[in-house]
Amino acid sequence: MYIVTAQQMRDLDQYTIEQLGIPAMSLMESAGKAIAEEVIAWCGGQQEEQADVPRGRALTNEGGIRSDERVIPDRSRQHWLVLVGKGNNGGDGLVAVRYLMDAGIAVTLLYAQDPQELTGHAAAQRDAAHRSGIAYRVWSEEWNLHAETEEGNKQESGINHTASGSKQAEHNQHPWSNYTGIIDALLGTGSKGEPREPYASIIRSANISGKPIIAADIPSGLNADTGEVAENCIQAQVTVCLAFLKQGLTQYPGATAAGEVVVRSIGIPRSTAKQAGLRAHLITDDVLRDVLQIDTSRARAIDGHKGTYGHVMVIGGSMKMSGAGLMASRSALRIGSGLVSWALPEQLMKHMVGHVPELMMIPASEDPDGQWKADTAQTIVEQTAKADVLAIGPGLGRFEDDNEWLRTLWEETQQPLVLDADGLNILSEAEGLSRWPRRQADTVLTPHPGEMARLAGVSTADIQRDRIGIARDFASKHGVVLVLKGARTIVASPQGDIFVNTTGHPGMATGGSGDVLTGVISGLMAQGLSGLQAAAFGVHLHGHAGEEAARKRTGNPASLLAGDIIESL
Ligand SMILES: NC(=O)C1=CN([C@@H]2O[C@H](COP(=O)(O)OP(=O)(O)OC[C@H]3O[C@@H](n4cnc5c(N)ncnc54)[C@H](OP(=O)(O)O)[C@@H]3O)[C@@H](O)[C@H]2O)[C@H](O)CC1
Ligand SMILES: [K+]
Repeated sequence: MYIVTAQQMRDLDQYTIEQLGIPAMSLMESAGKAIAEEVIAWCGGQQEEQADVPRGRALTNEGGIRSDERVIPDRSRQHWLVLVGKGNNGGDGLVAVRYLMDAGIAVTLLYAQDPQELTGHAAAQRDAAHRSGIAYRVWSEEWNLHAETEEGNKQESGINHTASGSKQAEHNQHPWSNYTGIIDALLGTGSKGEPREPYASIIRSANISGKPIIAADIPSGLNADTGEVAENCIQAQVTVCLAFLKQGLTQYPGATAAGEVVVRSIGIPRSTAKQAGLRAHLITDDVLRDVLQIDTSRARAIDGHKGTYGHVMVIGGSMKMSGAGLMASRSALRIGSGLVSWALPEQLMKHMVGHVPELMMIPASEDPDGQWKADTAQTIVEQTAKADVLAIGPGLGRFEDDNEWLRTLWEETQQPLVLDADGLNILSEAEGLSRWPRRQADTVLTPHPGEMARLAGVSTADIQRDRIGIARDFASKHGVVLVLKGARTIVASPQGDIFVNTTGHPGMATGGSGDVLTGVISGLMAQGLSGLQAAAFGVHLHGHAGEEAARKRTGNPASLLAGDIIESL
């Protein structure tokens, strides 16, 4: 599934209108119809849930005649308020009301501004809606709902709200209380910055009203590119995203504001995205197979042997963080590497013997405290000759002259490399990406937001503000595959590709999850996948394994341990 920025969406829109000759009005018609259909489906689903009626009765089928009239019991009780902005997002809402009315659902328009201020296609849709007899109101102070805060109470004019009962009564009599649900067609991809007044007040009141909200294209107040949310941003139950998935809906906190996201075609051919050279995708089975050309079945050759499936060498682990190296190594085995070696401090090795019998261990540092030493670099380089992929960093720790140690491995090994944890911290401190020569083999960096902040020389908040943009720029600039971890992990390639992962579970926010991912990605690379393929497939499988492991911890998914993820790979 393609992911687009607001500008890319505008370009595709323009291409469709100007080059393909599909009129803008018909795109808007399709958009509004799709929104109405999702509202109708949502109403149906809600009522079925309440009545405990099985789902799936979307189409009536009477006497062999099929119709898209939905079966919504008690449709007459539905009354939706449609919030209309002055741009084309408002135009979509104005189309939707006609279809809702036709489906027997009562609708009222609430314009943010004087409807005469609408122009172009939105103005034409306004006229059609008004001529169809749809009731409308224009925003005024009487619609303002204030949060139940001191500030809110102060702002409320002439009413004493000291008792919570009177506040509740006021809410019940308020104009918002007449409606069963709200369609947010205030602002779409054309909005810039924080919503201005009266948009901000409308958004705040819609949220406070407690009514279910279905957003047209994006929730108003969301940055369509970054996923940042304005102080006043619609909190939707469902977002009906039009034509292509907007980037900001894939990243938090935008993903929370959007609720369930439904991407609906509006007549812009999917092929236009490919022709336009768009390179951002949500990771789905189709994308893994068709875009990344991965055999997701992971079928083994009948005549394969351990040499067929590659050899990973994990370089890491220290006395204080022994488990990290062990988990990365075990994950590399579990994901199917033919062989896995673990280079670790000699003192640590005697404690690790027998933990994973399938693992080969290479004593690397003779430090009595079980730490790494810089003078091991050359020996490690020689040892790596037999490995197909290197994974450096899990549990490594920091040590004297570690910059020089990593630089030797970085420059003198020719294999693909996965760099994680303290491997990344050393790289940041040494400014290795700008000072050291670029590696020829695939190099995958797997930072969490804090490590990414150090690599990019900015704050963690800066990273989280625009994860996709930062990942894309960084991977292109430094010629690496970047895996920016966190909910909705991003994989970015040196060529500017973006892949966003949706699998995973909050329970995976636990020590060792990252080490497992390092093992998974390096293990997939050992089996012949490129750095980009392994990173995208790896984050997908890792997330699935986390979901599976959480399901098994039925009593308490928060009890999930990284080791459980390995067992579910
Ligand atoms: N191909 C498609 O996907 C189609 C999408 N459609 C829908 O159109 C919108 C995009 O429409 P557009 O008119 O470009 O923009 P908006 O409706 O989002 O809003 C633009 C108006 O809002 C004003 N504005 C901008 N920022 C703010 C703000 N922070 N606060 C208040 N108002 C704001 C702006 O006015 P200015 O005076 O500031 O210029 C604009 O008037 C897309 O999201 C889809 O829903 C089409 O219907 C079909 C094709
Ligand atoms: K909207």
